[in-house]
Amino acid sequence: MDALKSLVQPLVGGGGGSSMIDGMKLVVLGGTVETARRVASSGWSHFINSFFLTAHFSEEDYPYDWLMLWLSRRPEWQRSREFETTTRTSTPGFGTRLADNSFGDDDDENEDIPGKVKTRVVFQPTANTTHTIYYRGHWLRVRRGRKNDGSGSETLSISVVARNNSILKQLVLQAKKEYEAEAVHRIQIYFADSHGCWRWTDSRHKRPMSSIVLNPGVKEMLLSDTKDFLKSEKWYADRGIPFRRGYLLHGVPGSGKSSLIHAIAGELMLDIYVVSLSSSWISDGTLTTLMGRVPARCIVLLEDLDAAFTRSTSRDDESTGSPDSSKTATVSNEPTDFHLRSSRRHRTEHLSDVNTLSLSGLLNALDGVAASEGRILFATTNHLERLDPALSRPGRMDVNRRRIGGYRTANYAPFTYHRVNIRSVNIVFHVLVLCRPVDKRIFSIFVFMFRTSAGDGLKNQAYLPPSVEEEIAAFKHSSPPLDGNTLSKLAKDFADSIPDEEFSVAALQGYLLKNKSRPEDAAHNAAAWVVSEREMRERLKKERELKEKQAREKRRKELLEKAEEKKKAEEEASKKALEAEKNKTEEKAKREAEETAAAEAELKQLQNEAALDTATAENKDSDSESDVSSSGTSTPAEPAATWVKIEDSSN
Ligand SMILES: Nc1ncnc2c1ncn2[C@@H]1O[C@H](COP(=O)(O)OP(=O)(O)OP(=O)(O)O)[C@@H](O)[C@H]1O
Repeated sequence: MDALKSLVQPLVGGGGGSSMIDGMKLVVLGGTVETARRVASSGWSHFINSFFLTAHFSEEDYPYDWLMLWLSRRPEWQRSREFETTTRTSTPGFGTRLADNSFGDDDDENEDIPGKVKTRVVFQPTANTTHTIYYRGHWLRVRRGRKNDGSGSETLSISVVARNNSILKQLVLQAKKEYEAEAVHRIQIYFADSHGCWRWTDSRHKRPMSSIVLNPGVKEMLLSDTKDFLKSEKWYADRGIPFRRGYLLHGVPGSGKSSLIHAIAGELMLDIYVVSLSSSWISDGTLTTLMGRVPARCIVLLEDLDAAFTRSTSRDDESTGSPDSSKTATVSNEPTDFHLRSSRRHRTEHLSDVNTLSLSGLLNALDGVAASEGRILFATTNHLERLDPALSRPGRMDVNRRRIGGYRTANYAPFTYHRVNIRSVNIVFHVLVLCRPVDKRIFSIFVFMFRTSAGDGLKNQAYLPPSVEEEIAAFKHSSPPLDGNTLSKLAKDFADSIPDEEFSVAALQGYLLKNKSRPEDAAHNAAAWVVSEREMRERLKKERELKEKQAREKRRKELLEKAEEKKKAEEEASKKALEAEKNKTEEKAKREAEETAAAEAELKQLQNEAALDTATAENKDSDSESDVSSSGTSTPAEPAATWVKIEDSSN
């Protein structure tokens, strides 16, 4: 300090410098403190960087969803002092379920109104704030942020002081387990978008397999086949066979194709990835991209497979398919409450020309190099007859059909089982044909509709949400409980009244739903319903036929009118052509006459001139002769007489 004093003294001079020295002291002290703070801070950062492990999770990836659900259950997360609110649950796993920290107006009397949507609010800590959460003896620093790459998508960063990353692994695994436990009763449904990406669309309760009414053995066969496939990855790998399996479901609208896939997905705990081949934007490239992006274990559902084959007829000379002029989608008026295909309701009835999917493109997308392995492919079609010619084209595929099970009895319609081998690209489709129900299936449909709980009457191995059942039972207009005998008697009456193979399951369900509080009426009025349905069908058929007839008549008239107009136009044209020809001939004749007249006139003139020349020459000769004979005497009247003479001869 003395040294500093001696240094400053000469500059400030005298005793007045003491306050200056104090100021300088303060500056030096402040600088030292600030430097120390910065050193400490950078040291701390260095310490953090060298000891903290940080994991980043992007919104686009599954672990983000797992961790967000896990975090939503942590009290520290819920106690955040800076938060934002949302009523939306955008992450797939949440589905219709909200996070645990959601709240709503539980005293709201209107909340009990059936069908009223209950809106609940969720608190979420704001982005860019750091939260400390205690987990298994470690303090985790959790931070929500956004990517700077312009996409604006969210990221989650979790840092922890640890020697290795095992604690983070444990955390992710636990979050995954909790998430899966949450999702175990649900299946996730993804739809393809026009950019070749899969978009999460919905999360549905699993559908019990027992709720699907098919001929005996079909469900069991399909289920055991798919289970067996999922277990046989090594078997496929050892033989070098692509680990893929495909099923083609065919049946009239409302025969249960989508419902069966939904139930199978629930049984196998697989998510469903849906792409409709009749979408206007679908092309070879988009489908290949989509197929390359499905996860290893899932169900891929190709809707309207026939669209690709039918389309290929007109687009791809190489491929075949039965030509079909009516490219309109089939519209069913039957109930569609369990449908997987929410987007399909918006499907265009007329296929757009923008769709450029070809058969070869489809085959390559399904089994090309880029196609993913391990997926179960389901394709549906309402028009197997449109596929067959394309599939059975020599050199492309072999279609082997065989009936399985020998269910062809008086009461059971058969179901067929086709194997479709595509030699060139090694695709195998197992084709299941879902028929309209007969006798026992009709019985089961009734029992399933009016039984009192999910377990009654039928074995139910899949999860059925109890709350829904209880809610249904509690409803005023649901049916009163029936004892087993009454139920089976009513079901038998119902089955006896319904003719085999005439109505789809969806149609029967629709009828039963209308009578869901009156099982007796449903059973006893079934015969009358069949008659009214037939009458309605007959009436619709007649109306359709009349419409078609009118359309044909209209078309015939249009064609006749067109032909008439064409004929008239042709007549008009030929008349005009004739007139033009006549005019042309007349003009030509006139022109020729004029030319002839002109030529004659010219000739006359030339003759006159020649005559004049001759006369002039003769006069000259006679003049010279008279000059010689009469020595200069002449008669002036003679030349004039000569002129008159010439004129006369010309006339
Ligand atoms: N075999 C079945 N078992 C149980 N329910 C069925 C069956 N068939 C149809 N349904 C019911 O009928 C409705 C329509 O069924 P679904 O959508 O599965 O038919 P689909 O064959 O896929 O029809 P589309 O060809 O129009 O897609 C659903 O509500 C479903 O519950």
